[in-house]
Order: sequence, then structure tokens, then C-alpha cells
Amino acid sequence: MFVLSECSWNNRKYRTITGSSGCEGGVSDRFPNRERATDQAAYNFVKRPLQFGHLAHFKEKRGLFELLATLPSQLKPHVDSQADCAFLQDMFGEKSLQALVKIHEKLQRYEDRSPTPVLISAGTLAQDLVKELQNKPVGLEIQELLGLLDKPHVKSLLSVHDTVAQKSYDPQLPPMPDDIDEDEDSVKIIRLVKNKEPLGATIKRDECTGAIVVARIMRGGAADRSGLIHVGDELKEVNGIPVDDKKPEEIIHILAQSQGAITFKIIPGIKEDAQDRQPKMFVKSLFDFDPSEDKAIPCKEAGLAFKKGDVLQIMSQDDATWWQARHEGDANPRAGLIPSKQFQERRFALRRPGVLAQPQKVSNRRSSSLRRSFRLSRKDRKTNKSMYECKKSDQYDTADVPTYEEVTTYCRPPSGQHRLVVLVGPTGVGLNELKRKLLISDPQHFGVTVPHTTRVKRSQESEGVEYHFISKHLFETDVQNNKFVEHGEYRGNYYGTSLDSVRSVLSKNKVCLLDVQPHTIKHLRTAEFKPYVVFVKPPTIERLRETRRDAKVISGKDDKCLAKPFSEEDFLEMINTSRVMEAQYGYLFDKVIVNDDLTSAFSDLNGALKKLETETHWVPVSWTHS
Ligand SMILES: Nc1ncnc2c1ncn2[C@@H]1O[C@H](COP(=O)(O)OP(=O)(O)OP(=O)(O)O)[C@@H](O)[C@H]1O
Repeated sequence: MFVLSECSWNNRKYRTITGSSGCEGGVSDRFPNRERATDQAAYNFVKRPLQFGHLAHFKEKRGLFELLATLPSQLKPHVDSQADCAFLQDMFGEKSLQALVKIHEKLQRYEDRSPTPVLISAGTLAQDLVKELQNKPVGLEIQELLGLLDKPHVKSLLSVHDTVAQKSYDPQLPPMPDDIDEDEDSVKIIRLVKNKEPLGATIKRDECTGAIVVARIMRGGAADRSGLIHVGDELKEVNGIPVDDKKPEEIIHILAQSQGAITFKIIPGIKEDAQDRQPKMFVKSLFDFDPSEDKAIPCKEAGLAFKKGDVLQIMSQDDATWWQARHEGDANPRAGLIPSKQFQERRFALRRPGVLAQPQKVSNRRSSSLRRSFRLSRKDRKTNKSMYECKKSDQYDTADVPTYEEVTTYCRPPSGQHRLVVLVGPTGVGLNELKRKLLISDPQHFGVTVPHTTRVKRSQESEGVEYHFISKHLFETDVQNNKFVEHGEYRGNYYGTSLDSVRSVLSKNKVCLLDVQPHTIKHLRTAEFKPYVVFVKPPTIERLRETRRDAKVISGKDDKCLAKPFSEEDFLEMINTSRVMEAQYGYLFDKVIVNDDLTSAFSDLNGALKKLETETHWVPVSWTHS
């Protein structure tokens, strides 16, 4: 199913130096066009010394040397310490500085005169002279001159002179091969110069024809930008070495050994139509991917590693198995390979049937699905929290294999409805505490839902304050009509949080704080609520022991609803549940907060919620369509 013999040019360093594509380009045997080619780096290198005059911003270009010489005495009245004076003297008297200034001034003078070279081929003249002199009777002066002209430094100096004189800043390429079959229209010669940037292409042996072909061009990479190499192009030669009988790895080895310019002889395949290119698409990754550990990837070096929650730009979906993508906002334009959605789903299902069949159970020793949603509005402290045991259970939805979710940017309009803030975490981690702090910090801004119950109203209670008191029949009808976010039964009475109670808080232009069991999150993920999910996780057990010394937790072991100090077992369960929740539902979390020090956790949460109201966030595209 996969091509396992694909090799990457990615880890090799090339730069194309000729051509027409806006990148450094390339050249074909049909249209050699070296005139247009520009090697900016070489140009800059040669040019830079001549621009030395711009080193300092002295308006007065001449007399810099004199100026520096007088500076120490000029500055003396302004310098208090003797040591500083000595330092200035030393600095301005430094021989190398003076030499540099002298050179600068000389160059400046030359530049002002716009010197033109006497001749542009001093190197050739020197060679002719050497030939001429070699036939002359040997004299001392002639010997000395021949020795001088033979010195590498002198040769290099003359060569640089000629380069500058001819303004020929392009790197010297070897001559074009003369054994190209003129009748063979399709042969293309491409020359590349090694550079730090990888080429961004892979090669493989075509299973049908046996030819070595370009397997992939990574979008945005050097090869892609050059527009000269395409998928399907047949590689015939590298630096004159035929590659027909070579393995892709051997070709990569030849490339690795090559220095400077490398010549490829290529027979172009069918040209990819630019129109075929997919439009830009952004996805949030819902799993971690490490190409170096992926046995199926056709080329590990071409892979793109990412973590759960990273936003990726999909550059190509041409291949049904391996998409090309880059990290959103990454300066590197070159794409890498990632498993396609379909492929990831398929292999996830094949690899881990056990996970799908037997979901990990989120521990619920004394917790349940609904209890937290009631907490802040509930005055009835006697109600046992375990009453909200949810019948829906924590089943892992087998249809949902977390792969990628298409996302887009969203910023809440200044007067728009607030996004629903959903808090999840293991029992006792501090959700209630954090909610309480938010409510106290700004009661006008934050709000919580009022739950429904079928329990009889007590004398001190008021409808719509502690609960909405409704009949069993109505409650059951509402359950049938999916009106509840979560619901459960305790001692013969139903309790639940309705979707309308969430709407009611939001309609008051408040931020609705809702804590739920994690399996409920996906039911809330709608364009209407645009939930922002915060996972609150416990710190290490050592920190739990330290920070929760005076804290109390409601024990679920009995029905007495007694607040007791945390036990070691409570801590362990909190940590284990947190791990399971994160592994199972982590892909749904927008923010993870470790509730170690309460003040820091609160300020972390508060800061994130402030940003949520004003800054742009990535949300599923479906939320912005309605
Ligand atoms: N960072 C913290 N440092 C110290 N104590 C904390 C911290 N966070 C919470 N607590 C305390 O831990 C106890 C349990 O917190 P809280 O009731 O908020 O947990 P919860 O997540 O809502 O769980 P439950 O639903 O079981 O009550 C409370 O006494 C609370 O004051």
C-alpha cells in the first residue's frame, strides 16, 4: 500500500541558482538563461567591502581619521574618571581601528571617484604572461615574477579583481554537458547549489517502469518554489552519473557526497496543474504524531511532528494516505508529511480494537456527572453529591477517533454573546473553588446555572433560586427531548442541568461557568455555545499533600455527606482520574490549568478568560457557518 523506498532530499542542503521562478530558479538545456540569474549572496559578499563607508553615520565623509584622532582630547572635559579617559585613549589609539579607518577612507575616495577597471581580465593576462615568460631565458627577475604569479593569493586576488570588474557575481557553473540528445525534447538539466535549506523533495523507484522518479515535492520547499522539479519527473543522472540502476538510498548518498553545484538530468513527468492545488485549510490536531516512530511513513525525514492541540495548515491532500502540512504561523514555508484523516482513523481502529471495545472508565468513586453544576446555586448542603450518578456513563464514543478537526479563527464581537466556559477535572481538584473565586471577583460578569429537580420544594427554598422544581413527568419528557446537558437520579428524585438554564445565563450577557463530566463536552460543542473547555488538573502528589493540608472533601463512601480531610487514597484517585481524563478527552481541552497554588491557578484561569473575550482563537469551522 505504501512506497517504502522513498528517499528524501530534505536532509540534504541545496539551493537552486538559476532560473525564473522567483526563487533562485534553475536552467533547462532548451532555454539557458544565465544572464538573468543572480546570486544575491555572492553579490553581497563581493559588494560589502565597498559599502564600508556606511559603517558609521558620519555626515562628513572625509576626515574621519582626523576626527577619531582628536576625539579623546575633545571628550576629556566630559569624562570624570581617569580610567575612562585612559580607556578612550586606548580605544581610539588602537592600531587596528586606525588601519580600518584608513582603509575606509581610501575606499571612500575610490568610490567617490567611481573607479573603472583598466582591464577586466587581469587573470587571463597574467596566465598569458606566464606562458610568454616561460619561453624566455631564465633571469632572476623573471623567476621572481613567475613565482609571484604562481602564488595562490595573487591568483585569487586577480580572480576577485576580474569578478568585480566584470560585475560577474554569479557562481561559476561547470559547462553544460555536450552529450545531450538534441532530439530528446523532454530532457531537462537542473543545476543546484548546496545551501542550508533542504530541497524538499523525495524520490522512489517506480514500481511499474523501474525508473527513479520524484515521489513528492513538499509544498513551500525550495523545489516547490523553484517550479522546476515536479512529482513524476524521472531522474536520469546526478552529476553525470546514471542513476537508472541505483537504489534511491545510493542516489541520496551520491548527493550527500557532492559539493557545490550539482547537475540533475531529468525527464519531466506530467506537469502538475497549479489549479489542482488544494485551497488552504487549517486543522487542529487531536493526537500526537512523531514521524521518527511511525513505521508506515514513506520517508521519516519528510515527516512533520506535532502535538495534540497544534494548529496545522494543510498544504496538500493529493495523496489519500499522506497529507502535507506545516505548523500554522511557522516561518518555514516547507510542508511535511502527516497521516491523512482517513488513514489515521483506519489504523487507529486496526491497532487498538481493545480501546474501542473496552473504554477506560473514568473513576467515579464518589463523583458523578451532575453534581458540580448544582454546587454554587445549591443551598441544600445535605444533598449527597453522589446523587448525580449519570446513567449515560463515560463510554468512549467509538465513532469518534480523534484525528483532525478543521478550524478557523474566531473573535467574539464586542457586544456578542459570551462563549460558554466549561470546567472539567477530577473530583476534589478545585473546580468549585475556582468557580467561586471567579464569581466573587465579578458577580456581574460571571454566572452559573440553576438546576432542575423533581424533589419537593422546602419551605426556605424559592423557585428558580436553588432549583427549578418540576414534576417527574415533565422531567422525563424533557430528558426525551434532549433538554438536559446532564441529568441523574438520587434517592428517587431527578436532578439535571438544562440547556435552557445555560441559555438563560448567557442571555444576561454573562459568562456562564459550567462544570461537567468530560463525556458531556462533545454535546455542548455547538455554534450556539462555542464552549471553551478548561481542564483543571492536580499537581504532583507531594504538592497535593502540602497544599491541601487544611482542605476538606466530601466523602462519597457513605451517604452522610461529611466533609473530611483528603486521604492519601483521595489524592491517588484524583491523579489517576486526571490521567485517564486527559488521555481520553484531552483532544477536547482548550486550556489545561494545574491547580497547585490556588492564587496562581485562579489568575491563570482569569487571564485565559479575559483573552477569550477579546482575542482571536481557533474554533471548529462549523461554529462560524451558522
Ligand atoms: N489549590 C488549592 N490549594 C488548596 N486547597 C484547595 C485548592 N483547590 C481547592 N482546594 C480545596 O480543596 C477542596 C475541594 O475543592 P473543590 O470543592 O473546589 O473541588 P471540586 O473539584 O469542586 O470537587 P468536588 O466536586 O468533589 O467538590 C476544597 O476544600 C477547596 O477549598
